[in-house]
Amino acid sequence: MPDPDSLIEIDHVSFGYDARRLILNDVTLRFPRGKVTAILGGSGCGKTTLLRLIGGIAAPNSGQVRFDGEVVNARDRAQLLRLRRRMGMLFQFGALFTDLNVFDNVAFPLREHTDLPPALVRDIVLMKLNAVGLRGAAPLRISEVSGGMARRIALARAIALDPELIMYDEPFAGLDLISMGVAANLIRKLGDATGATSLVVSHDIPECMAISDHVILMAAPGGRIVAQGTPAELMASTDPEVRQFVRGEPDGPVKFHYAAPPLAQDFGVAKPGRAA
Ligand SMILES: Nc1ncnc2c1ncn2[C@@H]1O[C@H](COP(=O)(O)OP(=O)(O)OP(=O)(O)O)[C@@H](O)[C@H]1O
Repeated sequence: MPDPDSLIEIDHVSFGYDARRLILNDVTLRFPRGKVTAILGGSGCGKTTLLRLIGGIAAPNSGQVRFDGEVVNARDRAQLLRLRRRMGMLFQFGALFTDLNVFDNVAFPLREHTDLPPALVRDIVLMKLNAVGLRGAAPLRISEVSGGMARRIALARAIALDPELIMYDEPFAGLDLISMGVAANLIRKLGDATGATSLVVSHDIPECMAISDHVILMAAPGGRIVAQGTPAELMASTDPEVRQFVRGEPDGPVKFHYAAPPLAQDFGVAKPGRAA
């Protein structure tokens, strides 16, 4: 049954890039409408994969991904085009077009997907650039902008068509502390101003805790949901796995080492008293 309070519903989704390993194993999640949800979890636990399934870039092996009650079908090109117009995706390496200036980068989706007259395109582009604080940068070439600015321009482009869902993959990666704070505030502000549902995949826990309404903590294998709740609930959790993660403690149930054969075996070191 579709849940009207959730824009995105993940229902018993299993997915693997190959048959040998499931990245997501029977994952069920809800992303509340109009809220900022942070998806946290160790490297490789399947956070980006989850965003790819929502965007229809990959299809689940089993289970359903629903967007506004509609099952996302990665094989239905027409549906994907229609649904993607309602989604803004800001992927980590979502490159800007370097042969276009800032203005034309933001105008690109409007020119591509709408028949709006040039004067209206201009107003929308300047409005979106204004929302990310870069209206004055409209005439600049992409080679003239900093990494943090490029990120904001990509965001202005992602929101050009007024998406109902904005997905951010690692929006703070590689930013200095000030740019990180600016980016975090921007995510919150845009969500509030547009009413869009925001999903943020990130390793930057303090930023996520500061701007999210809802936090989901995932872990490998299988994209297991360790915990979810408000930032305050997660911060107050007494579960050792949650505590280790949200406090960034080096020791705890989450192991530093990826599963490996014993050291002695890999380095050919014989135990005393045994033949090599
Ligand atoms: N295109 C791909 N083909 C094969 N395996 C992939 C592909 N993309 C990701 N994987 C594997 O799937 C697993 C989950 O990757 P994913 O990028 O979803 O994790 P993540 O939680 O976003 O990690 P990180 O925080 O490091 O970005 C990883 O083990 C990764 O190596």
